[in-house]
Amino acid sequence: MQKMAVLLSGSGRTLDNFHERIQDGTLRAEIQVVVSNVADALGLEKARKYGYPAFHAPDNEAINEILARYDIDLIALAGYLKLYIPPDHLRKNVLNIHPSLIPSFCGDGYYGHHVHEAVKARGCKVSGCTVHFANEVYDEGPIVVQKCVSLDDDDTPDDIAAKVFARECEAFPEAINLVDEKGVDYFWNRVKA
Ligand SMILES: Nc1nc2c(c(=O)[nH]1)N[C@@H](CN(C=O)c1ccc(C(=O)N[C@@H](CCC(=O)O)C(=O)O)cc1)CN2
Ligand SMILES: NCC(=O)N[C@@H]1O[C@H](COP(=O)([O-])[O-])[C@@H](O)[C@H]1O
Repeated sequence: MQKMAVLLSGSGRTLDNFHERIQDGTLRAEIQVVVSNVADALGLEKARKYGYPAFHAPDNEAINEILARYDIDLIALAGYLKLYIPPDHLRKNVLNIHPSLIPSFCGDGYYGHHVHEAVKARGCKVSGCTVHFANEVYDEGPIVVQKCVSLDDDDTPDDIAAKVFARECEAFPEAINLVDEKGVDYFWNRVKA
C-alpha cells in the first residue's frame, strides 16, 4: 500500500479518479495529503470534500515543509504544472502523468491543452499518455506505463484531450499499483541511461 502525497494545480480530475479507485479497492494507495501551488485550485476544494488534509504552498520549499509532516512513500504529480524538486530521500519516488506518448510533445511549455493542440497541428493518428518517474527536468524520468488512443481526422483538441484523459484514468492507478508491486528501483534500473 502506497502512502501517497498528491500535488496538483488545477481541477483535480486526477484526484477524483484516485479517490474513486481507492474507494473501490482497485488502487493500492492511501492519500495522506494534497498540496497545490494554486491557492484557489478546484482540486483543493475536492480534496477537502473527500476529507484529505489539503494545503496551498507556493513553492518547492513550502511544499516539502508540508510533506515532512506526513509519512510518504510516493508523490503523485496530478496535473501539477511547475518543476518539482522533492526532498532527497524521495528523489526517486515522484510519479508524473503526461498527456502524450513521451518523448513526443513533452518538455517545457507542453502541458494541458497545449499538448493536444500540438498533436492536432501535427496531424497525428495516435496519441496517448505516459506515467513516468520525475527527475530534475520535465518529462525525462523512467517510463512506467504508456497507453495509446487512436485519433480520427475530425477530432478537435478537446476530443483528443477527452480520449487521452480516459486512458490516463487507467494508466495512473495501474502505474501506482506496479510501483507498489515491483518497487521504484525496478523502474530506475530498467533502462540504462
Ligand atoms: N521534476 C519534475 N517536475 C515536474 C515534471 C517532471 O517531469 N519533473 N512534470 C511536470 C508536469 N508536466 C508534464 O508532464 C509539465 C508541467 C508544466 C510544464 C510547463 O511548461 N510549465 C510552465 C508554467 C505553466 C503554468 O504555470 O501555468 C513553465 O514551467 O513555464 C511543462 C511540463 C510537473 N513537474
Ligand atoms: N504536463 C502535465 C499535464 O499536462 N498534466 C495534465 O493535466 C491534467 C490534469 O487535470 P486535473 O487537474 O483535472 O487532474 C491531466 O490531463 C494531465 O495529463
